[in-house]
Order: sequence, then C-alpha cells, then structure tokens
Amino acid sequence: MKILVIGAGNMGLTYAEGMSKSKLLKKKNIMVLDNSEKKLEALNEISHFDAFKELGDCVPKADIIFIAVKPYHAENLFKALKGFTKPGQVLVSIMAGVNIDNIKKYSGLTKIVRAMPNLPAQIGKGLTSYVTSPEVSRIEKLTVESLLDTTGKSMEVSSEKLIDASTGISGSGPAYVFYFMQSMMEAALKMGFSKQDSTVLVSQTFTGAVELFNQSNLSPNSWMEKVASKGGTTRAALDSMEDNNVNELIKDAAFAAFNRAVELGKEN
Ligand SMILES: NC(=O)C1=CN([C@@H]2O[C@H](COP(=O)(O)OP(=O)(O)OC[C@H]3O[C@@H](n4cnc5c(N)ncnc54)[C@H](O)[C@@H]3O)[C@@H](O)[C@H]2O)C=CC1
Ligand SMILES: O=C(O)[C@@H]1CCC=N1
Repeated sequence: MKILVIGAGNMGLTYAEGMSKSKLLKKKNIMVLDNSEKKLEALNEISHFDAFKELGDCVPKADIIFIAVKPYHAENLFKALKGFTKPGQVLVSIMAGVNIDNIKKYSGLTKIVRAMPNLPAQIGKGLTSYVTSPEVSRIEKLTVESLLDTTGKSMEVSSEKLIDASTGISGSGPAYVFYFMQSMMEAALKMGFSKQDSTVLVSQTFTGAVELFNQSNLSPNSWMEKVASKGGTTRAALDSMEDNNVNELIKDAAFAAFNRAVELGKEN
C-alpha cells in the first residue's frame, strides 16, 4: 500500500510522521508532496519519505491520498490533481469546511474520507473525527481508521454536520485551552511571579486537572465542587466567571468556529 500526503505543513507532516510508524506500511511507502521549495528542501532531509513536487510523479502511484493544504488552496489543487487520479483511489481530506460533494466534484474521485484532526496529533495525542462517502468499502474505512489512529484516537461520526461541529470542539479546541492558559499566565505575572514560574504554575495545573478528570468518572462540575470550599477562594473565582457569563461566552466561541466551518463549506 502506498500513501501520498499533499501539503507538508503542520498537519500533513504530522500524519506522514505518524503513519511512518504504522506496521501497515513498509518503509519508503509514504510519499509527500509540497509546492513550496523551502518545504521540499526540508522534506528531502527526512530519509523515510519520498519527496515530490510534481503531482504526475506521485498521484498515479498512490492507493490513499491525504490532502492537507489550506481550504483556500483546495480548488486549484483539485483541478491539477484531477488529471492524474485513478478511480479506485481513496482520498482523505483533513481540510476544515471542504465538503464531500465538492471534493468529489473537483477531484473526480468518489471514495472520500472527510476528517478533522487536531494539533495534539503531533505528539500522538490527537483526536480525528471522520465520515466516509458511501463508496468507501468497510475494509478501506478500517485501513484509513488505522492510519488516523497513528496520531491518537479517531472517532467516526454520522454526518458532515458533525465534522463541522467537531471542528468547533476538538479541531479548534486546543486554541481555546491555550487562550485560557495565556490568561492565567498573564494573571500570575501580574501577581508577581516570574515568567518561568508562571509557566510552571499554569502548565502543571492544567496537566494535573486533566489527568484527574481522565482518571475518574466525575463530571467537570463535580470536580469544581471538590476544589471549591463554601465561602472560599475558588467560589470567588467561579462566581466571578458566572457573573461575567464566561460559560456562555465559551459556548459562543465554539459555535463561532462551528459556524465558520459551515461557511467555509459554502465558499470552497
Ligand atoms: N493546524 C491545525 O491545528 C489544524 C488544521 N487542519 C486543516 O489542515 C489543513 C492544513 O493546515 P496546516 O497544516 O495548519 O497548514 P500549513 O500551512 O502548515 O500547511 C499547508 C501546506 O500545504 C502546502 N501547499 C499549499 N498549496 C499546495 C499545493 N497546491 N500543492 C502542494 N502543497 C501545497 C503549503 O506549502 C504548506 O506546506 C487545513 O486545511 C486545515 O483546515 C485541521 C485540523 C487542525
Ligand atoms: O483554524 C482552522 O481553520 C483549522 C481547522 C481546525 C483548526 N485549525
């Protein structure tokens, strides 16, 4: 089996690296294509990939093609790709908001997997939601799933709407966590801690809280109650968040990402 990854950016390279560890693939069976000279130079230094610049040199050889370019590059790429694809190839798109109908129309392929990963895939802790077009066979789906799993967990969803929704939760979600971390680090600095100590205080707090949550069956609300004493400091902070409607604002932000994914689907 030969895999081609188009777009050697954050996510494309993450998948290529993850899949290179898969037992499903023999060495040198991962081809990576990018149209940037700088990216190609870097790619040529990675000995376990075959690097390409021309679609015609690699697309016909691939069984599965991963598309990891930005959504606004999709249309041009697909137009160029169409001349080199073969009917049985499976196309996996990780682009936000590019829907299956458009992928079929532009690529000329019918076996489409639309996936939404997230950045922790870089360290094998990613979450990739995915949905397949009806033309993808069960065995092809299982093969793609095992490739997605090389970067963390995968989750099959029942509709493209849920791919857009997961973009608003898990795809963009790491940025919300970093936003919260940034605010807490700024507060720590303001309270008099050094930058280094602020970083340790905040990152260990996040790691500890998430581990605690993962190792239990309790809801976040139940854990909040365990931290907060009546009339104490945590209650003061949680009351401040409630008074400022932070809960609703976070939900609004997640929906803004969801809605933007739907909008991108109309643009691309
Ligand atoms: N960064 C993230 O956290 C996530 C990104 N995504 C999706 O992944 C996709 C890629 O995002 P990033 O990796 O962050 O972007 P990136 O900008 O890091 O990488 C895109 C790569 O595609 C290359 N490229 C552009 N047009 C090309 C073409 N016609 N042929 C070959 N290569 C081409 C660029 O040179 C670049 O190396 C996007 O569609 C995004 O929606 C999905 C989930 C999370
Ligand atoms: O911001 C974006 O559009 C992409 C999709 C999810 C994360 N990054």
